[in-house]
Amino acid sequence: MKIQLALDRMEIDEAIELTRKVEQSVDWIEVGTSLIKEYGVKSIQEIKQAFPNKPVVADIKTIDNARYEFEMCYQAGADVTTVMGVSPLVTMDVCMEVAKEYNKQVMIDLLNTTEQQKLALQKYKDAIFCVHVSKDQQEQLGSFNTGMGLKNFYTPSMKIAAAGGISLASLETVTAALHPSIVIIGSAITKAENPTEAANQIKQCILQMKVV
Ligand SMILES: O=C(CO)[C@H](O)[C@H](O)COP(=O)(O)O
Repeated sequence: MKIQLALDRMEIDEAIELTRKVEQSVDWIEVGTSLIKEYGVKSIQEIKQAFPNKPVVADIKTIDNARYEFEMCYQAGADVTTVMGVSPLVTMDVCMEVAKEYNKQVMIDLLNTTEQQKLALQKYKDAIFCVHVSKDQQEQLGSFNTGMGLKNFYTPSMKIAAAGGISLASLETVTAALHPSIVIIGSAITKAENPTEAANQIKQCILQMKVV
C-alpha cells in the first residue's frame, strides 16, 4: 500500500520544505486542490521539479472542460490527475482519452456519487478510484468508519485509493474496509508537530500490516 502525501492550505515553498522532511516515508505527492486554486499550475510545476522521481498527483477535481484541465496538469508535470466521479460520462471519457495520449493516469474521486453512478464508472478499468470523505463531511461526521465498504462496486482488479482525515489511528479500519492500494494522508502528516516522525510511524504501520 502506497502513501500519497496530500499538500493543502500552504504556500508552495512550504509544501516543498515539508515534503523534504517526509520524502523517505511517502510514495506519491499530491498537489492539493487548495494549492492549485491559490497558485495555479505553477504549484504542480514547482513540486514536480523539486521531486522529479516521485509520482505527482494534481488534485484539480475536474468536473467539466476536461481536455483543457487535464492537458494543463499533465504538461505541468502531473503523473496522475483527478476528476470527480459525479461528472458527466462524456467528461470522464475525455479524461481517459487525454491520459492515454500522455501515457499518464486518472484518479476518479467518488465523493457524493450514488451507487448507480459508481456502477457506471466501473468501465473505466485503467482509472484509480478514490473513496473520499470530504473536509466538510469530516467536520460533521468524523472520518472513515467500518461501514464504508465498497459493496457491489468493488472488483478485485480495481485500484482503490482512500482519502479524508486518515490518521495512524484510523489506518487499520480504512485498510480493513476498503483494501486500498493508496492511502491519501494530508493533515495527519502536514499538521503534525513532527511531520517526519508522523510519516515514519504511518509507513511503519503499513509495513507491519504487510499489505501490498
Ligand atoms: O482531497 C482532499 C481535500 O479535498 C485532501 O487531499 C484529502 O482530504 C487528504 O487530506 P486530509 O488527510 O487532511 O483529509
